[in-house]
Amino acid sequence: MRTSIATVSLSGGLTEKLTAAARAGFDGVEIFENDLLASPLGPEEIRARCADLGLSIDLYQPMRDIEAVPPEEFGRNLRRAEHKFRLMQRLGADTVLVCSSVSPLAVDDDALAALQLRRLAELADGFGIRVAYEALAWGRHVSTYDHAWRIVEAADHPALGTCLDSFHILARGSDPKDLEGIADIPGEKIFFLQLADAPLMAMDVLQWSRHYRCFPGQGGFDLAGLLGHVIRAGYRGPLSLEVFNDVFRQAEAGPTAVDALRSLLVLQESAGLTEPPAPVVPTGIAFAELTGPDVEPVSELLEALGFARTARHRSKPVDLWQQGEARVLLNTGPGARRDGTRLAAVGLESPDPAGAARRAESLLAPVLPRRRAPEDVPLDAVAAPDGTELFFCATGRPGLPSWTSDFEPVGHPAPATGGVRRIDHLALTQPWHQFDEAALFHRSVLGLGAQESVDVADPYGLLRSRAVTNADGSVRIALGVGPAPSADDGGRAQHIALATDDLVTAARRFRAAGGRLLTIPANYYDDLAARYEFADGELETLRGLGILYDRDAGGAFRHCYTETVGRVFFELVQRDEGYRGYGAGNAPVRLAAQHVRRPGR
Ligand SMILES: O=C(O)c1ccc(O)c(O)c1
Ligand SMILES: [Mg+2]
Repeated sequence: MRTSIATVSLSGGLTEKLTAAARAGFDGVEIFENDLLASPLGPEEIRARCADLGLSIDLYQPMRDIEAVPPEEFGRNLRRAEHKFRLMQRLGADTVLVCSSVSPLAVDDDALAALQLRRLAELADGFGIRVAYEALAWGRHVSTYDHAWRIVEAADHPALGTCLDSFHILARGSDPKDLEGIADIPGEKIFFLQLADAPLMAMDVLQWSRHYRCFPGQGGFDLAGLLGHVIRAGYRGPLSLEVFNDVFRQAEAGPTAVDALRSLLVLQESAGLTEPPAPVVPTGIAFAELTGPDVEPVSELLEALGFARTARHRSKPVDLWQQGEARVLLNTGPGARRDGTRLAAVGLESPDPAGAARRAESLLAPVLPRRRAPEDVPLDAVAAPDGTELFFCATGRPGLPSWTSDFEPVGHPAPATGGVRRIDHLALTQPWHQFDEAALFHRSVLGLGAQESVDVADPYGLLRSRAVTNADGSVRIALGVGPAPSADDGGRAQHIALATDDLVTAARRFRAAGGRLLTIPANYYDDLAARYEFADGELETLRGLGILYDRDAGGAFRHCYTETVGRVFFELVQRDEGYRGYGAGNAPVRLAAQHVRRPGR
């Protein structure tokens, strides 16, 4: 179906918004009146700009407080409308949105509302314009889609139809049965469909709508179900995003527009309207790649953790460090940025690397060159929204090129383990404005399942964290986002969590090898003693090593942290089979301890 986006959903001036929408690949836009009023471009210039960009102007909006008012007031409203219709003619827009009145002058009289909307439609018709009447969830007398439709039906004018807005419909929490009536509206009378999701929150609906709308798939509404009803009604107009969101208002318009279009592609797939290449769910983490100009401190850390440098890339300054199935690449090549060691790439073990890349490309993920150098094994790779490179790869599997073929052994065998077995999870800090986008990307592009988002208190702000995982937990990625950047943090750290079967032994070995574990305050252990019963001496052992402890219905979780080098640190974890979490309850203590380690805290 055609795709469209309201200019209010993107940051910047009108020109920037239009450019971003067109570049992302939208077919059209809804022009918000405020964006037009503030634009230095006249209506004809905006029209020409849209035409140049290949965008249709699908809707002009909003017109407010029109209907069910006393005659003198309605006379003034018609005069105002006529002005706007002339403007729309210059703009080349043929549909106007009228939202249900919130005016104290409006009366509860459907017959009057219908009569006045009919008069408005007659006037619009003379200009070749159609009027789409939308129920705002907080409308004074009309607040539901079916009420708005009854008035449109009663008004009975070909230039009057309804606009359905998923937010207003779903925010009222109505019984899914009530939505079935949508399919009974004649499709040609649904003039427009606006789509927005929102996180499920108990709050005033107007505030919720104006600040927290998000793109489909990023919130808690069943938009695929709603879209199904609208399609059954026979609607064939554009799918248009109308998202009022405090974060998107500030974020760069270009990436937001791509994120927005991806959400519509995923929605159409969920509603059974399209069949993009199926997701290829990764089956493990093949490697994590760290880059930095000086990887000496990380090398020391890895060595203390029991890793050995087993191989070196044939043509590039990249070392492979290994222990059990855990593999870490250290790259000092030209990609290394001066701001210190960071996690730049992740190798995802994929049953069908080429299929995974096709899926990613169909959902607008930037595809990276298959070979980084001519002599390299070809590898399918895409960039995640935060720029992390994701390699879809095979590790020594028959019939598929193995990324390990690019590496030559350096003579140190991988240690016979007893310590680290594999990578338990990766914690990837997202840019502050890309949290919802990142979750949708990892779910839709990689086919991972998203867990609930949790809030974690940091001494200097609140962090949100949301894990995406495959079914058996062999791929776990904790997506996190902190407060807006401040001068002191330079982007929060990312970390690699390493799974061990015996954390106490692993932690002791790390210390004996000269590694330093993060110090956890005594108060934490006093609290643990109050919350859980431990075997004799265990709590003292945890306290002595700085090991944190958590438990859920599935079992226990023990974990401890190394110091941070550059923007990266390691976590050692011992996870009972059934434990699903990441120790989020302990994160405030860990974050505070990490701040203490910085000078001056
Ligand atoms: O919040 C509003 O006022 C508003 C305006 C126009 C819309 O289409 C809408 O859904 C909400
Ligand atoms: Mg709307």
